[in-house]
Formats: sequence, C-alpha cells, structure tokens
Amino acid sequence: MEQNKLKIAVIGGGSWATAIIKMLTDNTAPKEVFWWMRNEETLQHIRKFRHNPKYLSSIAICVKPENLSTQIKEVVEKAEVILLNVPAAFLKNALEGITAADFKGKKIISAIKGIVPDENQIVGDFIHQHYQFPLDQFLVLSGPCHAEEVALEKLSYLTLASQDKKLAAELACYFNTRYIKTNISDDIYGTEYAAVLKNIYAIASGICHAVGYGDNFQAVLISNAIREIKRFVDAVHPITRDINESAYLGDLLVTGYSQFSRNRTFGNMIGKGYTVNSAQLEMNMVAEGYYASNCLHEVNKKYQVDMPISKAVYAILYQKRSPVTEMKQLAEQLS
Ligand SMILES: NC(=O)C1=CN([C@@H]2O[C@H](COP(=O)(O)OP(=O)(O)OC[C@H]3O[C@@H](n4cnc5c(N)ncnc54)[C@H](OP(=O)(O)O)[C@@H]3O)[C@@H](O)[C@H]2O)C=CC1
Ligand SMILES: O=C(CO)COP(=O)(O)O
Repeated sequence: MEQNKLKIAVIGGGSWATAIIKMLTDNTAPKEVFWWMRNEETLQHIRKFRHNPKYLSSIAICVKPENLSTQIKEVVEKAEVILLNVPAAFLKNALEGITAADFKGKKIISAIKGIVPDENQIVGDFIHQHYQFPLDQFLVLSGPCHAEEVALEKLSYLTLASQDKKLAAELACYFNTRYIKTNISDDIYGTEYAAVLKNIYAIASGICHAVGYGDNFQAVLISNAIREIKRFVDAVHPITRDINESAYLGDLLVTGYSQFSRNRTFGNMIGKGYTVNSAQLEMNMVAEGYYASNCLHEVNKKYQVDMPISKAVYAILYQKRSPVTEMKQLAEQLS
C-alpha cells in the first residue's frame, strides 16, 4: 500500500503553493506530500501551528511536519513528481544546487506563470534546456484559479497540460476535490505562454481603471487582449487550439476582473502614480506580469507579433511613460 503512494513535492511557500498543498491534501488519492520553502521561520511556524503565517493563514496545513524542509535537494530526492511554484524571477535561486541528475526519471509540473528573467524562457523551455529534462515528462498546471478562492473552497477549475494527455489525466486525479475540477490539455506551450501574457493584460486592466476608464472600455481592452494572446501563441507554437477555453480566455478574465488579482492590483497602483518599487513593497505579493513585460518585450523581438497592449504596459513600466498618455494612445489602436 505504502509503495503505491504518489510522492509529490511542492517547491515554493507563497499563496499558490499553500493553496496547492490544500488541494493535494484534501484530495483522497494515496500520496505523500513534501513541501519546500525558503524561510526557516515560516517552516517552524507551520510545523508548530499547522498554518502558513504569511499566506492564506486560514488554511489548515495537513502535511506531516517531517515532510517540510528548506533543503531543496532533500525534498527533490524524496519525490517522483516535483511541482514548481516559486515566482519565475526567483526560480534559479530556488533551484541552486540542483543538477540534471536530481531531476532524472521524475516528472515536473510547473504552476508558475512567469518567464525566467535573463534567460527569457518559459519554465518548460528553461527546465528542458538547463536540466536536459524531457518535455514529455513536463506538465503545466494553470487556472483560471485564484489561491484565495481555493482557500474558501469555492468551485474552481484547473488545467493540467502535458504532451502526453494520458499522463495529464493520471496526475489530474491527485488535484480533484469537491471544489476542484481539473481539465486536461496537450498544449504545454500555449497554456504556459497564455498564463504569462494574461498577467501583463491584468496590469493594463488595473492601469486603465486607475486612470478613469470604465467597464465599457475594460471589455474592449480584454477583448483585444485575447486576440493579442492568440496572435502570440499561434506564432510561437502554431497548433489548432480554441482560445476561448478556460486555460486561455478564462485565465485572462479572472485575472483581468477579480478583486484578488495581484497583477491588476499592481497595475492599479501604477496607474495611480506609485513607483514600481513602492507598489511592490505595498503589495507584499509578487505580480509576475511586471517581470514578464520585460521578458516578453525581448522574446517578441524574434516573433514580431503585433502586441499594442503589451507594448503600452512595457512603455509605462520600463520606459517611464505616463499611464494617461500611453493608455490614450493605446485606445486609438483598439477596436
Ligand atoms: N496566487 C495565485 O492565485 C496564483 C499564482 N500563480 C503563480 O504562482 C507563482 C507563485 O505566486 P504566488 O504564490 O501568488 O506568490 P506570492 O506573492 O503569494 O508569494 C511570493 C513568494 O515568492 C517568494 N519570494 C518573494 N521574494 C523573493 C525573493 N527575493 N527570493 C526568493 N523568493 C522570494 C516568497 O517567499 P517568502 O515568503 O519567503 O518571502 C513567496 O514564497 C507565480 O508564478 C504566480 O503567477 C498561479 C496561479 C494562481
Ligand atoms: O494566475 C492567477 C489566477 O489564475 C493569479 O494571478 P493574479 O493574482 O494576478 O490574478
């Protein structure tokens, strides 16, 4: 019996990792869950009080205290499935000391929605290239799903993508609960890139709200954003896909409109005149779209896809252009 348990390790200690821990431990399929986080103090608190003191503190943590660790090598070694969930900007740091041999024979799921800075690669490409990790053993876990609603056990849908749909279906069984349904997909590239891009559009959405545009304009913005996503993912990985599926349009909508969206909140602060630093400090959570905007700007030099919304966000965040002027110019280009 013990041997049939899936050994899965969650890498990351933020809100999404905490919500994923809840799903995995509420799910009744036999498994052993390991959890890595960087912060020893947080780990000791969770061991003692069974709650994460920093993120989603209401969630009761049901991981065995001895399965919590700040030693990534130890956690990776024990598991057969590694679920990565540190913000992309800190992924290289988190994986320090890990070699290709440590990942050999395992499956990796990325629940990260960001591009690895400097490398300008989505996580799948980064892991494949830097750890010689086979892409057919790599999966992408996406939304639309906010950690806060998982904590509240509100009905939510995930998407698990793998080139091997059978593998995706097998692993999806470990996430489903009364409040979680997991769709499967074979589009690892489209799922990852769409999840990265929607964060940039959520920033645009927040900026527009802050500078005075209303719901009518927001609808036009989001409608243009999904077309921009389609143009880009079709250029990077041209396969037949329905962009209206939950992993693409759904993820964009939840981020663009939800009160829980980190990226929209960040954009809202930028629109109100906060500097990037002060907005980041104020939020105490990571808005992936800020880093993604710069990375995408670089990646798109190769593909040359027409992306006026991403361009406007980049100009505001990285070229210090005025949100009001930039959004006014953008509005002229939308339809
Ligand atoms: N939140 C959500 O609803 C969802 C998030 N995601 C994705 O999950 C990933 C993680 O996001 P999320 O859980 O929201 O993050 P949070 O903002 O909740 O937490 C931030 C995490 O990043 C760590 N961190 C912050 N600064 C640094 C640093 N300088 N070096 C190393 N680590 C650092 C924090 O560690 P510490 O606490 O020790 O400071 C913490 O674990 C992102 O890619 C996000 O897009 C995907 C779907 C849903
Ligand atoms: O990816 C997410 C929801 O699917 C979370 O990102 P936001 O918090 O910016 O919405």
